[in-house]
Amino acid sequence: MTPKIQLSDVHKRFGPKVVLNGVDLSVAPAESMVIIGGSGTGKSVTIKCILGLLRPDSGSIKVDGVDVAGLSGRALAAHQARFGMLFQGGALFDSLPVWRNVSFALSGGAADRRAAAIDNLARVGLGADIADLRPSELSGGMQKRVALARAIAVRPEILFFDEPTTGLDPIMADVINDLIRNLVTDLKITALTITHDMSSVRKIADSVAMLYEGRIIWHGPRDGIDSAGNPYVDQFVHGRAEGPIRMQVRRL
Ligand SMILES: Nc1ncnc2c1ncn2[C@@H]1O[C@H](COP(=O)(O)OP(=O)(O)OP(=O)(O)O)[C@@H](O)[C@H]1O
Repeated sequence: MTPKIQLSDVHKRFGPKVVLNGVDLSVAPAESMVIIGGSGTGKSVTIKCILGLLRPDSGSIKVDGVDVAGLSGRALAAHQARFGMLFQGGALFDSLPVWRNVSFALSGGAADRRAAAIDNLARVGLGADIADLRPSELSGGMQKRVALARAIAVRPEILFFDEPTTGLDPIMADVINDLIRNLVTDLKITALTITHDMSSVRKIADSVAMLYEGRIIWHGPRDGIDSAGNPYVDQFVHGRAEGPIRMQVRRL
């Protein structure tokens, strides 16, 4: 089966700083993969390269077997339209009511777009009663659901989740993790999630890849993370200060 997303030996540097140093990654259609790794290891850069927002220095990135590097203009816009994104902060427009946020990328008349918004709100467990509220009138967890409704409204083939549970209490985080898992399964979307939150990994992932020093140093099924036999994965999964991963901490 052709992978939905395939990165082969991807390199990317900014000036002297090498961020990606030979990333290999393969995501199957309808698979939910979670990329873990410390701050600044290049998780966002990887996703921006897949989206075609950043161009790798070398290596190839293919989506459905088509090289992203060769795309420009309309073809690149069509490529980017296949993705839905859930950003860390939700990135809702507070000047617009909820329903306009959810239907932002949809075409058609206002009545149809409002109906589509309400349908997508229902998929994330929200009622039509909040459709006319402003995002600032909602709790953080509800805002996250609205952002999720917006991300799925365009029925993307691939969804990116960037730290989907940041800023949520553990119970709301669990609700969002469940929602993501169910949406991805029901809508058969390929999902790529970046997170530091191990409870998200355990809920959302089919498979996990760990990025460290510009490379994927471990890749395996979700249930393999506890017995990865890799000291880097072990340290990250258990959140230990001691281990092969060294944090740069400036002492005062
Ligand atoms: N446009 C850019 N220009 C220069 N450096 C950049 C640019 N984008 C990213 N970087 C650098 O690349 C490195 C990786 O950044 P990236 O945002 O991918 O990290 P991350 O793994 O997503 O981190 P976090 O978990 O903290 O969000 C960082 O050192 C960052 O400063």
